[in-house]
Amino acid sequence: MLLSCQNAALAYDGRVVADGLRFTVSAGDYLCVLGENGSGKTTLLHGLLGWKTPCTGKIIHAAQPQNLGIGYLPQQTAAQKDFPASVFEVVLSGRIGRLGFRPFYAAADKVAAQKNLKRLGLGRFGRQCFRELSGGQQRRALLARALCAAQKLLILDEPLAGLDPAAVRDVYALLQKLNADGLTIIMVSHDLPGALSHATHILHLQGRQKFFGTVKDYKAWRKREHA
Ligand SMILES: Nc1ncnc2c1ncn2[C@@H]1O[C@H](COP(=O)(O)OP(=O)(O)OP(=O)(O)O)[C@@H](O)[C@H]1O
Repeated sequence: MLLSCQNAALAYDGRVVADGLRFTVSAGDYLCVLGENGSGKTTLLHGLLGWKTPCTGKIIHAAQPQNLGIGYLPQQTAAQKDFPASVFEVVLSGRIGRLGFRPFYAAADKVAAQKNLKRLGLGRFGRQCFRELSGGQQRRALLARALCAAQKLLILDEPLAGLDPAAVRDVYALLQKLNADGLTIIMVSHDLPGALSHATHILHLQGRQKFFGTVKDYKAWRKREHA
């Protein structure tokens, strides 16, 4: 078990926005979180990252969240778009959590940043200023940054937003490979067909947990729901 929600609810100022959360994520899982706008997906991710404490129930982590080796790609915000640093520096900053008491990045950190830049098809953009990239290129650079941080768990909030179809295919292929190599993935997505063909588990939210289980069981549940 990497993390587990035990009848947890998350709220803002006493207003519950995600309720009845009961699910477990194990090492090697690929969980897609589905649900319409405002259904509590991003709030849940903040709970899983240990940034938001449940108002009832518990979210249990296998270790302190900061020691779990989590790479996180947030939903895009306007502030991220104007980051005044090179693409390489942005990606390299994903290694900050591994510096410990070291004051500088080591050669291994730089090699990892370059490798992840290449993985996302941005090998030749390293020296360019991050804010000069297109929206889709920025998204890929931030995914490369999250990969630099991810040792055990990758948490992605709508990683496909703003990507062209070829980039979407590439990201799915990359996630599939990383997952096959043992990385656990939790990903918020609005791409139902993509989730059904790539994930191992689905969590469906609608202000509360509507479904959690395997993709096969989710398909059967949807059939019943829409019958
Ligand atoms: N910081 C906040 N303070 C107060 N309410 C918030 C805050 N963040 C989100 N909410 C509210 O919580 C609810 C769930 O929001 P959340 O961002 O988790 O939804 P989501 O499923 O990720 O939506 P989307 O698909 O649009 O990104 C919404 O009603 C939203 O208005």
